[in-house]
Amino acid sequence: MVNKIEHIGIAVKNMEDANVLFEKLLGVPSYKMESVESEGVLTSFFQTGVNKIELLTATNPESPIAKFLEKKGEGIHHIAFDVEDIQAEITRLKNEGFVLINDVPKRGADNKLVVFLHPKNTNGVLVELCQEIR
Ligand SMILES: CC[C@H](C(=O)O)C(=O)SCCNC(=O)CCNC(=O)[C@H](O)C(C)(C)COP(=O)(O)OP(=O)(O)OC[C@H]1O[C@@H](n2cnc3c(N)ncnc32)[C@H](O)[C@@H]1OP(=O)(O)O
Ligand SMILES: [Co+2]
Repeated sequence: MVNKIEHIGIAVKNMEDANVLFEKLLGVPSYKMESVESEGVLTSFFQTGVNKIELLTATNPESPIAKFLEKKGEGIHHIAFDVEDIQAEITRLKNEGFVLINDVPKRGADNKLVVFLHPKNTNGVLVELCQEIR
């Protein structure tokens, strides 16, 4: 079962400018910046109440974020959901016919294991599942 929204991922061109803008917008500073080499991204996290925003910028031209920015420009990139047991969710969603981009969980940012579902089977929304690494 999928729990709460873990974060909303937003692709940005310039992380420094985006951090300043989101701190003004949300009234709180970024609580963490973290590079995820395997994804070719630099992330910056904001939390207001239970809501988390993940700003993402590309750290190499092969990054999915670089391609997204090139093709679609800045904007909402993905919705991430929190799950208790990512392996169980992989099995359940596969049985439901969803297409997983990676069906082996990989290490994401903010101490999570993550998988992604292809937007072609989720009404055009890139969905990420996140399990806290305990
Ligand atoms: C893990 C670290 C961090 C975390 O939270 O811990 C992150 O969230 S990292 C986030 C960056 N990583 C990823 O996004 C990994 C999963 N994404 C992918 O594997 C690709 O981006 C993929 C497969 C979604 C698209 O890659 P592709 O090379 O196929 O790009 P195209 O431009 O050819 O897209 C094909 C098709 O998909 C549509 N598309 C692409 N990106 C998105 C998106 N973010 N949301 C919705 N739709 C998307 C694109 O428009 C194309 O559709 P079409 O109708 O064919 O034009
Ligand atoms: Co994410």
